[in-house]
Formats: sequence, C-alpha cells, structure tokens
Amino acid sequence: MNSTSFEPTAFAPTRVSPHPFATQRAERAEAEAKLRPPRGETLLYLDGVNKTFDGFKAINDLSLVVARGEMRAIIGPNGAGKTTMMDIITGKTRPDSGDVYFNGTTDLTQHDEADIASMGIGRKFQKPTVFESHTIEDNLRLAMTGSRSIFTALLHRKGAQERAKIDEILATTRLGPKRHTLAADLSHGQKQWLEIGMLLAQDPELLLVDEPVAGMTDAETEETALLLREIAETRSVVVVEHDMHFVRALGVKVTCLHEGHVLAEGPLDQVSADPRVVEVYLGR
Ligand SMILES: Nc1ncnc2c1ncn2[C@@H]1O[C@H](COP(=O)(O)OP(=O)(O)OP(=O)(O)O)[C@@H](O)[C@H]1O
Repeated sequence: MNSTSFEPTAFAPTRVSPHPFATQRAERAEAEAKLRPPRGETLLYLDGVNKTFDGFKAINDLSLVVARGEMRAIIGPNGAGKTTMMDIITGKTRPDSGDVYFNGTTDLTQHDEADIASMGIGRKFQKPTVFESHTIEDNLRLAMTGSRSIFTALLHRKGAQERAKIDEILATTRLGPKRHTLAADLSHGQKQWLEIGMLLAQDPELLLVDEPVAGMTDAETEETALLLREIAETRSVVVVEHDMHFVRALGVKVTCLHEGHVLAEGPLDQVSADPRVVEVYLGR
C-alpha cells in the first residue's frame, strides 16, 4: 500500500456545505428518505423531481408520497410549484429528472395526459368547466361516456348500472334535488361539486383537486370539506388549497411547498407552527 492511500474509516464522512442551512436541509432529506415507504406500497410516488422553465427552477428536488386511500392537502405560497407538480403528475408537463410513479410501478413520465387520465388519475382545475346548457344529470352522463364502451354488450345492465352510479354521485355531491336543473342555474359552489361529480363519473383512483373552495360561501366551503372526506373513504385525493379553515376541516396530513420543494409536512398544527412555514406563507 502506498503512503497516499486511506484506510476505510468507521466514521461518517464530514459534510461540507456552502451554508449551514444547506447542511440542515440535506440531513432532513436523508432522514425523510429513510421514513419514506417503499415505492411498491404507494399510490403516488415522486422522488427527486426537477423542472426548470427558462432557467428558473419551478420544481426543485421534490419528493412526495401519497398512500393508497389517503387524502393530502398541499399548501404553499404563490409560485411554490403546486400547479407545476399537478401538471407533472397528469402528464401535462414533463419533468427534467426524477421519479414519478403511480400505483408503485407505472412510470408516469413515460405517458401522456390522455393515458394518465385513463389510468385513473382525475384532475379538477380551479375554474369549473361544466356544460352549462345541460342538466346536472346529463353532465354526469356525458362525463361517463368514456367508460361506456366496456358495457356495450350489456345494454340493459349498463342502463341500471349507470343510473345507480348517477344516483350515488348525485348523493355524494349534494345535487340530488337538482338533477334536472341546468348547470347554468347552479351557484358557483354547486358547479364545483358538479365538476367533482363529473370526475367521480370516470371512477378515478386518485383525484387531484385544485383550489376547490375559491369563491365559495362559508357554508359551501364547509360542505365541500365534508364531501371530499366522504370521497376519500374510497379513493385517494390530493387537494391544493390556500383556505386554511378549509384545510383544517379536511383534517388530513398537510404538505407545504416552497420554491418547488417540500418545506414541511405533517399534521396541520405542526406544519402551521413551523417557523419556516410562518415566514414564507402563513405570516404574510
Ligand atoms: N410554463 C411555464 N413557463 C415559465 N414559468 C413557469 C411555467 N409554469 C410555471 N412557471 C413558473 O414556475 C413557478 C411555479 O409556478 P406554479 O404555478 O406551479 O406555482 P403555484 O404554487 O401553483 O402558484 P399559485 O398558488 O399562484 O397557483 C412560478 O414562478 C411560475 O411563474
């Protein structure tokens, strides 16, 4: 052995970071990675995801895991990367690097938007896009057309199944008494519920819901929290929302994004007491 070689050491290597915060962040990332469940056990698995737009890092080493049957709330300041994250999950935007898996084994970065929607990931954008000149029931029927061909050989059963499903969705979305009302005549909140119903009509395993309660009355906001909690009994849901009363009413684990990265994650009380979250988001 020559004099410049080193014996392996039992000691952990010293971390040299340009800034003390970088060391803390790296150590936290290591600790979080150890806690992360194996990919095969997850419904949605993002690890080390990056996306740069014109030199600006909108998503920066983002890792986030959603379990089967979990509802997760995503909060964070404007520009934190919440929409870009949703765009990456749904195939609208392709990440520069990183893992994005659905159901443990499906690499979402290899699929386009239409494929991903048909796999069972439904997305609701902030602005409702219902067919205003059709009734509530017809809106739901139209949303179901994608799955109709499966039942072409079972016409009668299809009719009964479809009716049962529509009744179930109408009950979930609190729109039963309005089934023959034109969508144009609904309140803003009811239109949001109808659109959630149209997502349910496609039987997604995972619902991504972007700012559902923006513009709703307090009563509608409260009802939306109940409605999503009911939906989350049988499906996974990721909700992006700024309204903290609503997030509290959801009663689920919260992830706060900042500069394209997870800043804090856990129960709302813990996340909202985190000084970093207060500084970049809640204190503003
Ligand atoms: N297509 C794009 N081209 C250039 N920059 C983009 C593009 N999409 C997003 N960005 C930038 O990436 C950053 C993250 O944006 P994003 O919309 O994901 O944030 P957000 O958390 O959803 O914000 P908000 O709460 O305001 O909706 C922003 O600075 C935004 O300007």
